[in-house]
Amino acid sequence: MEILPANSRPTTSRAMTTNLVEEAKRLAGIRAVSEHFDPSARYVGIGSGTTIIYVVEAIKEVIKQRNITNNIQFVPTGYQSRQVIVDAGLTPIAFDSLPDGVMLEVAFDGADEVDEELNCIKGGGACLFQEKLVATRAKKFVCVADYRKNQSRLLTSWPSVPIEVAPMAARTVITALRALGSPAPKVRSGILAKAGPLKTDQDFFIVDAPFKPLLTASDVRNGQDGSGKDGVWDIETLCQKIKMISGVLEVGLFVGKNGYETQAEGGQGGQKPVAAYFGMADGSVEVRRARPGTSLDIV
Ligand SMILES: O=C[C@H](O)[C@H](O)[C@H](O)COP(=O)(O)O
Repeated sequence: MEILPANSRPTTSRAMTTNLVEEAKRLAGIRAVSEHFDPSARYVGIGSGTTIIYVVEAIKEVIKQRNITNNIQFVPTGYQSRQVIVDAGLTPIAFDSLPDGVMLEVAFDGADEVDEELNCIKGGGACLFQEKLVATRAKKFVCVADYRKNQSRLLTSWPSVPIEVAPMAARTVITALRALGSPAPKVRSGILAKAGPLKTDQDFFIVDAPFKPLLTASDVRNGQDGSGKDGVWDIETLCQKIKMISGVLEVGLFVGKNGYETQAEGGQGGQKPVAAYFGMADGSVEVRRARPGTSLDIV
């Protein structure tokens, strides 16, 4: 009789969950690309993380199938993102090499959590500063994720807000975050804790700051208090407060307006996606879209 190791069952079910999640990401990537990638685009933004790999695969497939002469330049959001672009045989261009005034046609990126108003938490993989630069330089930011990221409020399942900080300011930033009600903000360590804190593409640290689940704009309109009383914040207020702390480079909350809204007002890109594609465990893809030109309506 074969004797299975004590951990064989959890390992098997863990492997099955991993497959489900990977397949969910892949299907979401294909759908997002089919609806938002225009092969005649000049510049396209590519985010960071594991999901974006499927997006780039899908882009590559579209280019191959339509036999298109590929003149597109892809703007990465960090080292890993650039490698994904290069490995796919696509052409990267640095963000600061973009001609002045030029907007990206679209920026695709993942997220750690997305709420029902399309606010996002990003930075779980330590990339958020360049991601925000690229998202706000795009006519539209399109988010691609799996079903675990789809929540009605941020900080429901994802535990903390990633914040990129100057190393020498980390301790004072942590003190300021505690004063905002974060119970245990921490500098994120690298894989080998003894090697010290993880470093971002900017050579900065990430501080992960837990807070209570964040109120949306509609919660505030409906009378809920997001001013930080009893540690309850609404997303925009918390994001502004954290951004004002000296030593903070950027906050992993993508809030405010999306590209449709900013352009309707004569501006450029926005932090929020115009749509989020969630690959579901049953193989379907759920899409949450902002209606072009409107502010908070989600279709
Ligand atoms: O820091 C990393 C980025 O914000 C990622 O886009 C985010 O963490 C989602 O990554 P993944 O696609 O691996 O879930």
